[in-house]
Amino acid sequence: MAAPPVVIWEREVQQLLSPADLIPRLEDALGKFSRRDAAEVLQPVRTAVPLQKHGGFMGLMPTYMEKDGVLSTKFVCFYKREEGSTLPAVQATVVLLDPEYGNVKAVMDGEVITAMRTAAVSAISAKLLMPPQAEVLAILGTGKQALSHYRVFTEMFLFKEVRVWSRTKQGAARFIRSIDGPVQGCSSAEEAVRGADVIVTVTGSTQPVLFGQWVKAGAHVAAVGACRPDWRELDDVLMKEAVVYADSREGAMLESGDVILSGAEVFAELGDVINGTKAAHREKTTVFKSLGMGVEDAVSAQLVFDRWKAKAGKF
Ligand SMILES: NC(=O)C1=CN([C@@H]2O[C@H](COP(=O)(O)OP(=O)(O)OC[C@H]3O[C@@H](n4cnc5c(N)ncnc54)[C@H](O)[C@@H]3O)[C@@H](O)[C@H]2O)C=CC1
Ligand SMILES: O=C([O-])C1=[NH+]CCC1
Repeated sequence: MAAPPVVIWEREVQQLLSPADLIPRLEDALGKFSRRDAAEVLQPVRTAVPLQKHGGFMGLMPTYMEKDGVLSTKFVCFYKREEGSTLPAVQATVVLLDPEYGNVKAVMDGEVITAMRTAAVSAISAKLLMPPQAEVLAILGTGKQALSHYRVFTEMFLFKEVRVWSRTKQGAARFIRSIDGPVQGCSSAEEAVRGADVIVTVTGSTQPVLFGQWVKAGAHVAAVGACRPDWRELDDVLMKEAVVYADSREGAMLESGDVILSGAEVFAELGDVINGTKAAHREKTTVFKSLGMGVEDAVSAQLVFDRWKAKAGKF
């Protein structure tokens, strides 16, 4: 009989995971995913169960990496929250299983993993696609993902200026209080993004908050919110002018309102660029449409579990 699963919760996950260790593993995972070799990664598009009464969805994100011996699934509930709501927009749990026997090895908090792996994947997109000598970063939204993106982007790149915009003054003030480094609060999204080299959209909006006419030619946009087929963060002008990259082509065609409703073509997956099979068009305006993938959670959870075992002196 298998041992009962270990439970690794938020503070411990935070201590065991760092963007610097995660980024090479995520690059490797994105590359493997885009090779579509079933022995490397089996990852169906997320199943989203509507939670009609509560204005949300439960996403199920199973992944199997046969060669690496990693089997996991994330349960992520995400909601469209009204302004002023104090309830969390995203809650997640990752379950790690033994692929040979099917027993659960670990149950871990998925919020730190979701925040850190999403920001790390956006940073990988910026590393590959942002213009050379990028100086100005703009972040639209001031929630959990905005904080993790600020931390990872300022750790990984040297921007001369970081700007942030929130739809509420309180949101911007809270964000500025929560971070260590310099940031300039802006009173409109347009003010934040005009002239920016890199733009991160991390809002819960279902309507465009970023418009192509504001975006500098050659800028890179990491679009993280709007993960339902009828939700938008970017307008049609931007989607049609930019070269569009995604984490998963199938995911983008089924889940991204920005892709589906604009009719924009997905040029490549990030993994194709990592594998060298598709070009990184740094000289053009680029959009990375992030939806989040189970394989990102799988390698993050495996890293947490390996570190937890090493710390506990197990095996
Ligand atoms: N691509 C991915 O892998 C992931 C995407 N997400 C998505 O990222 C987005 C942000 O997530 P969190 O930071 O966890 O949420 P959060 O609730 O902590 O922050 C959301 C931010 O968006 C702002 N916002 C909400 N509605 C808005 C509107 N109509 N216009 C402008 N701003 C608005 C809020 O004021 C807040 O600053 C959500 O859409 C979430 O579903 C979350 C996790 C992973
Ligand atoms: O990948 C993920 O965890 C999510 N994507 C959109 C909401 C949560």
